[in-house]
Amino acid sequence: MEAAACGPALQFPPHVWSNRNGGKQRNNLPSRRSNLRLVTVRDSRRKLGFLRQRKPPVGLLPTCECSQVVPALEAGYLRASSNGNWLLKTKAQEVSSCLDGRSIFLVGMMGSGKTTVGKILSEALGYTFVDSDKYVEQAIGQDSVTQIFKQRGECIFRDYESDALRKLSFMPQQVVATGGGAVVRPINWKYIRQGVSVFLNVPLDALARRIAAVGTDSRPLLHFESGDPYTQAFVGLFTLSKKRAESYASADVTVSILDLAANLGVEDVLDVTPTAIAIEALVQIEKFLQGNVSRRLFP
Ligand SMILES: Nc1ncnc2c1ncn2[C@@H]1O[C@H](COP(=O)(O)OP(=O)(O)OP(=O)(O)O)[C@@H](O)[C@H]1O
Ligand SMILES: O=C(O)C1=C[C@@H](O)[C@@H](O)[C@H](O)C1
Repeated sequence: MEAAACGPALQFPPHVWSNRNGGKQRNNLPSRRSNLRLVTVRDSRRKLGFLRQRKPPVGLLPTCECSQVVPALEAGYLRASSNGNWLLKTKAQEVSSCLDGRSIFLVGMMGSGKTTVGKILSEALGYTFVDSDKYVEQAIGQDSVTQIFKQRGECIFRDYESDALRKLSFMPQQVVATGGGAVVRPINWKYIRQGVSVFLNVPLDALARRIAAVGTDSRPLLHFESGDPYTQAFVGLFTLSKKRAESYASADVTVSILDLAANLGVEDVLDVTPTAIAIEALVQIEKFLQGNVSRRLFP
């Protein structure tokens, strides 16, 4: 059954999304043409359909109240709203009932924003935020992942990481930022699948730029002897992503920051704000859950 049929796409004002490009023109109400570019769900039905409330097919949504935002959308209220946090909170309230206590596991390459977006999501949902890297640091009793890699080796780190995910998988109402490489061990998916998994898909060039800006010292798998920080980061990320692409793609939900930027008319993907990404994640989680009501883990 198509989940998209039962929930509206949430529409956002441009200044909610953009870090740098939210200039004068974007702070006005968007033109009709630019409105269409802002829609977050990319399918052929989105053009005008998102403004209309659709009735869910009978039996598809026994528990979720997923259409409460629609009257506000129809009134044009959301388009005029300048408050990204308000949108986030509103969407989080809706998605809460669909989530029914299930945790969210964010997966993605290092630097993709799992921690940043995870904190925002957890606050909006009233969930606890857990950074799995920090969890491992505490479990091992060392200050940083870099130190653990140096002194104990990657294999020990991965063992602790699996143990962390196993323990976290028993706990409801958490947003977990997993380590970038957590997806590689199949056993970890058993744990991650106890909640809803969300892949933050950020283009490698953007990741490399972001990581190069702070240096690769804190990223043991990207720290090489030669090359400028951007090249080190890009080459390392490229190699890792080839091995991981398939695993990331098996997440329940993918948030493509490239698509999001394109839909919003934001030129540089790095200018899409964490709040915008969090809202988009909620929209996609809601769609996923609407199609998977039988997979309830916390009845
Ligand atoms: N949408 C965003 N806009 C601006 N800066 C961002 C955004 N997302 C992340 N950042 C910045 O990028 C850096 C990396 O982000 P973050 O730590 O959230 O990534 P991560 O996926 O948790 O990385 P890791 O797996 O290595 O822990 C941080 O400095 C953060 O402030
Ligand atoms: O992508 C990876 O393999 C890693 C990402 C970080 O979150 C840390 O878990 C560690 O640096 C390894």
